[in-house]
Amino acid sequence: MTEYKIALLGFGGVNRALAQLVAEKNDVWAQELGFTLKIVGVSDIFLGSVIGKEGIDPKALVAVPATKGAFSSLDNGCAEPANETVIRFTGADIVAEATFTNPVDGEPANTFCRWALEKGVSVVTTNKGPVALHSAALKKLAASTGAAFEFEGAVMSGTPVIRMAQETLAGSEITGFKGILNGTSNFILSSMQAGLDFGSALAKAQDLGYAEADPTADVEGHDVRLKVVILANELLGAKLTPNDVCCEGISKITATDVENAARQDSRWKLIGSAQRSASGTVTASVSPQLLQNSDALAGVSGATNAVTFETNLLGPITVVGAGAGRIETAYALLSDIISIHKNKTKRAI
Ligand SMILES: NC(=O)c1ccc[n+]([C@@H]2O[C@H](COP(=O)([O-])OP(=O)(O)OC[C@H]3O[C@@H](n4cnc5c(N)ncnc54)[C@H](O)[C@@H]3O)[C@@H](O)[C@H]2O)c1
Ligand SMILES: N[C@@H](CCO)C(=O)O
Repeated sequence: MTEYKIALLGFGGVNRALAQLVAEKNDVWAQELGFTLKIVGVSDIFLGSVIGKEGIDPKALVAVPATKGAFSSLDNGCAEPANETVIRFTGADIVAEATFTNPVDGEPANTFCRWALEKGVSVVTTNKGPVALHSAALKKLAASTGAAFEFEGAVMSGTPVIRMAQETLAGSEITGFKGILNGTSNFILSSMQAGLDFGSALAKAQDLGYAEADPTADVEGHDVRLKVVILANELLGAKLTPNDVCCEGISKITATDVENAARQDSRWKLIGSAQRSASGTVTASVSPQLLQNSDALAGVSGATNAVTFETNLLGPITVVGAGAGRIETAYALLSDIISIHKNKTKRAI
């Protein structure tokens, strides 16, 4: 039985949910997936750090309160973060990076990924910063050390989008996409349709673990802009940066706008899209759009997201599923580890 030693960078909603899955599902994974996970280190700027090369009890981790320095209550725990030690010196095979998304330069998560990949330690991440801004360099580094760099959760949480398009739509030529790619803003718009005010809907989305640490990224469209860059670069062969994508969010949409839309049999949705022209140029944008209720994307509500890929051989292909959520995103990390395991098993044959 294969056992992967994993180190967790950041212990907020997503990595805490991954620890919960490890606590509950390791036995099932052993049978169904052919591997188990052992957590050997965790570091978080707020909670501190804990190292246990023989394995840290995931149930004890999940029970740690979200209070400053709380890891100091665990065996071998302390109130200070130890990011570099946890990444480089715990003997981890895989680092699960889930610290905050920095849309400007992707740091410090980009450095965390580099520390791991330089040592040949694979990285699975849900962090959009390093993927949108440094994916090419990180993939090159990973290839040079035989490590993997996987990031399914960067777009639509655990809903299979990136790998699905790369693997199962290979050869069908994707020429563009259009989608609802932010759980928080879609949750807010759906809640406003149901009569809730903007502020209360946002507070609820934060409570449910959908929103970014700074929710401005959700409501001003910056989060979708990163996702559009990721999808365009990964699937359309573009080399976009966030500055190439015009971006407007939902913060100016009022209750009156939502009511007026309903009277016109329509709904406001925050849409991210990109298109590759015949000459190969890729153009992309993020903006609120008024969709007729008959439009397939209009019916996608709450934190559910959807993306339609335009393909040459199959026409439009739409994927609908969770766009955010703690467990849903932790599943993305698991799906990345499954992919690493499958590739490793294939190489061994
Ligand atoms: N929650 C979701 O639905 C979701 C979905 C997809 C992607 N993501 C992305 O996954 C990542 C994690 O999301 P989350 O919901 O767990 O966020 P979170 O804010 O709950 O947790 C992030 C954790 O990282 C820690 N952290 C921040 N900076 C750090 C640093 N320099 N060193 C060590 N720890 C640091 C914070 O203390 C916090 O505990 C984010 O990048 C987010 O954009 C989240
Ligand atoms: N804050 C993001 C998390 C998923 O990337 C959202 O609401 O979609």
